[in-house]
Amino acid sequence: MELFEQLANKIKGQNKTLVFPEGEDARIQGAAIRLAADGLVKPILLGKQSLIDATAEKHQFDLSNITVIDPASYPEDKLNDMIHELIERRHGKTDTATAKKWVTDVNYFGTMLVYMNLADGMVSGATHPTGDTVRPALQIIKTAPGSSRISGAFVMQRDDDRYIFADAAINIDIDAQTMAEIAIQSAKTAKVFGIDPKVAMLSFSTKGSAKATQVDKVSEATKIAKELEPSLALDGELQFDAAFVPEVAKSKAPDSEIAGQANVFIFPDLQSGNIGYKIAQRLGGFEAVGPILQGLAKPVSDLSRGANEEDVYKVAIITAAQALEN
Ligand SMILES: CC(C)(COP(=O)(O)OP(=O)(O)OC[C@H]1O[C@@H](n2cnc3c(N)ncnc32)[C@H](O)[C@@H]1OP(=O)(O)O)[C@@H](O)C(=O)NCCC(=O)NCCS
Ligand SMILES: CC(=O)OP(=O)(O)O
Repeated sequence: MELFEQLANKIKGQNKTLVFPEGEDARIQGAAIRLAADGLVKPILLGKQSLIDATAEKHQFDLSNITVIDPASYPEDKLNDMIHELIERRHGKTDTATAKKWVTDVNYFGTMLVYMNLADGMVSGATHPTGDTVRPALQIIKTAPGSSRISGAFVMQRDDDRYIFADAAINIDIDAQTMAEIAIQSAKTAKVFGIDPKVAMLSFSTKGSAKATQVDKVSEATKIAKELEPSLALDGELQFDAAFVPEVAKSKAPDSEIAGQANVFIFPDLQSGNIGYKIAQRLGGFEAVGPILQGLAKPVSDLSRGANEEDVYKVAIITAAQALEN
């Protein structure tokens, strides 16, 4: 059975509620209507009512079965509760004036609905850049027990090929400890998507072929990850060809357990991770699903602004499946 069919079967009828802060966008409305009609998710669209209506009219969408909340006309008592909860959660880091301003932003408003258990998850980022989409979740929802960092993975799919790329979305410059944690989080994500993880810690060097502090970081991250999770099939530092191509692996890393067969690729920084996934997507013809945020206490998903309606639909299915695990 196809991956998304499996996930869809899992969430069908579970009535997980997802909030979509970009409810004025046609891609979001189209996906929300399909998710509701397929019985997969109960969507909540946020936005200015008149703009939501204008989009629906233009695309002849019927939103009669979809909950719409215009934060500007949210009942005053509920808004005051939200502001109060937000200030409490921030433990002195956010004053009343800032909290009042934040809740006028759809991403903060949506994140608060999730934090207050009024929604099970959130999908945003079709029109907002990643920082604006995920910052409220980092500040309010925070990490799950056992995770010290949140990171972003992509499932890269083409025909029967399926790989995980991480971190391609969140942590700009990582140290060895963070890279090791991302590797372990990504191996868990791989299992959710039916991938038996073989993790490559990527570099421009294979097993000491180049000398540089950047290479030392990846080799140190490999050591830490092996100590943290000795049973995980993981190796580094490896160049992508050594990690992926069996013939190259034989000459560059003959003793490696995973070289030539890796399916989870951990990048040494966000420049390489984000560039790498977009090259595979745009030149290699892979479908890029994500970024899937790893390590958050409750599911919040970011979209690429290049996402289409189908991408929104699929990311929502993943988010609802994550909500089932909570
Ligand atoms: C994610 C990002 C926005 C966070 O940046 P920021 O808002 O400047 O982060 P700050 O350091 O001010 O931290 C804000 C809060 O988030 C938390 N935080 C930041 N990064 C975190 C992470 N990776 N994991 C967990 N918490 C994190 C901080 O601890 C802080 O919490 P606090 O306010 O309770 O103290 C930033 O790292 C970023 O822009 N990343 C790149 C995103 C991007 O453009 N990706 C490419 C397209 S997908
Ligand atoms: C994940 C990502 O790169 O997002 P965007 O294309 O919106 O910057």
